[in-house]
Amino acid sequence: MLTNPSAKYRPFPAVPLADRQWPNRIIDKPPVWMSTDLRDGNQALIEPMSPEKKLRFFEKLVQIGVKEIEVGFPSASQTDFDFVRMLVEEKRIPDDVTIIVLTQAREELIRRTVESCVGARQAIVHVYNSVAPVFRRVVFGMNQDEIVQIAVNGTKLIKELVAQHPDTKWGLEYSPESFSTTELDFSKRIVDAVVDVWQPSADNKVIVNLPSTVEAATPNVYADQIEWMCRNLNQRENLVISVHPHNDRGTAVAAAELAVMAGADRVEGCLFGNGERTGNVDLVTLALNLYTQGVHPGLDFSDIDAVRQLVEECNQIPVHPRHPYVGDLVFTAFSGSHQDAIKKGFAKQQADAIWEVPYLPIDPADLGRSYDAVIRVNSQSGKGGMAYLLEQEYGLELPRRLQIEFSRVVQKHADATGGEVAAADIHALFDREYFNQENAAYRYVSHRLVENSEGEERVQIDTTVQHNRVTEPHQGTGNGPIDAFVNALGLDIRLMDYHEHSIGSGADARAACYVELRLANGPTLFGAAIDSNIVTASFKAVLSAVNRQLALSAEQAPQQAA
Ligand SMILES: CC(=O)SCCNC(=O)CCNC(=O)[C@H](O)C(C)(C)COP(=O)(O)OP(=O)(O)OC[C@H]1O[C@@H](n2cnc3c(N)ncnc32)[C@H](O)[C@@H]1OP(=O)(O)O
Ligand SMILES: CC(C)C(=O)C(=O)O
Repeated sequence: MLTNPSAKYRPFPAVPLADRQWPNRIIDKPPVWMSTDLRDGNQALIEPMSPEKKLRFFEKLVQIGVKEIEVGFPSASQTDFDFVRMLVEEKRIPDDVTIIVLTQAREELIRRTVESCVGARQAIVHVYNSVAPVFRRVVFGMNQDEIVQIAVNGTKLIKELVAQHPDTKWGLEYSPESFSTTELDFSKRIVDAVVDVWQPSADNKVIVNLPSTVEAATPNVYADQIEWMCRNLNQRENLVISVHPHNDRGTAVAAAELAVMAGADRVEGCLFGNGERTGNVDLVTLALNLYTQGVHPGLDFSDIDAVRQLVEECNQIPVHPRHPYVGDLVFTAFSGSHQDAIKKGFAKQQADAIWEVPYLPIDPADLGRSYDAVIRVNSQSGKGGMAYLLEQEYGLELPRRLQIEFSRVVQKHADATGGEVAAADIHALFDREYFNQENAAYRYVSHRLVENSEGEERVQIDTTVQHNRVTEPHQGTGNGPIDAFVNALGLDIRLMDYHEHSIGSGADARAACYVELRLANGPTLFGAAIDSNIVTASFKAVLSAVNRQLALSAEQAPQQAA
């Protein structure tokens, strides 16, 4: 019998907060960032990090500018304990960085946790217990009062133990684990009880971390929950409200952003979203989202590829090619209209102006990424993409109608090969089609412009060309060198358009010429050539176009005969 699996689940109730304020707010400053890569991230790895990897990760976090780093769960293993001791004893923690250590609210674990930090300049003991109904019922078998007692007793013990080590500036972080699936009034009750024990002040605030341990609702619900807590908790002025979103529904970034709008001061997460199950919220995406709103996140991702490389090595999990801001393909456009818009955007973008390149939410250069991969060509691409690559890589600025003409050549090749067409392939196609034509009927050999007699307006030319491998001298006159050359050839040529530009500068500069012409009753076609002499380049371009016309007629002749 068919059953309906969705009947196993129930809808998440809305939060009764009719006058919610967060939807009208914008984020105009970054939250405090807390990296839990070395704890929540590490505990979710198939193979937890070695101390050496943990240290490299820690140093990278410091370099990025993260000031609060959760370095482990010291009571869980000797490795974690030793790692914290190493950081402390080898004085590897910069003065402006605070380490955080996580513990369950259990006496032995708390003792060991505090012990791990002794001697640190500053440290935050992060204690948690799960508070949601299913945990109370299934995991702990306790009622609300007993659950509150676990948190209160744990906090009392931490307070007592840290008092024995006054050389360290101690802080407390309390997490009612599974907060987002807990009744709000019970979360308030347990947090108030912990805060009451700790007795924070404006100078020594308690961090109240409100996790969505398992993301279970839409991000607006989480924002409502955070706003509700911010409004209802006692001593709000002495609390740092922190959020710790997981990504089970794929909306952790949105949840964190809305939570900050709702009043959260601090966000815990991992680089590129590592962490339990679908991961913790991705701190990189959050930070760079801020960047794109004109708010500096206070973190340095100016060499994002180096950060990714380190994270991939330490986590042994690859970052997805479509991962926001960092994935291999996220600044790449294959499709024609995107390429066209990006190319136009780059051309208009001024160095210091507001970033307005279509389809690129951020300047890849700000992340240390090059523009090389922005445009890549395959069968989905149009003229803009291949024109961009020819310009960027080879300095060729094709006129618009030539772009259209040549894109058919590229398209044919892309359809035939089915894969990507690299810039070098495009250039090879262009070279074969326009510059070094196989079996060309005409080839330029030389020319001499005859000195004008004074007052004479027409130009005279003596030129030599090869026609079907036979060297032929020609003479002609015209109202300019190209006209004279065309007349000298004695062919029925009508010049339609002409473009030129230089490639490079100084002694190495060369001229690129593009000529559009019609031969007899044929279609208008382009020719192109490059030469160190601009006049020579233009003559070669004329012959390039003529050769293409002749090749086309030869190709069409048998078809017409048939
Ligand atoms: C949402 C999070 O990510 S929280 C962090 C999770 N991280 C980890 O679990 C990794 C580190 N933890 C560990 O390595 C181990 O759990 C240890 C070493 C800390 C403890 O090991 P053990 O004592 O052998 O086992 P375990 O964690 O299963 O203990 C469960 C007991 O602790 C109790 N408990 C669980 N969490 C808490 C808590 N936060 N506070 C108080 N008691 C707790 C449980 O009710 C259970 O009690 P019971 O034995 O009376 O039924
Ligand atoms: C310990 C807490 C903050 C946690 O990791 C979670 O709830 O996911």
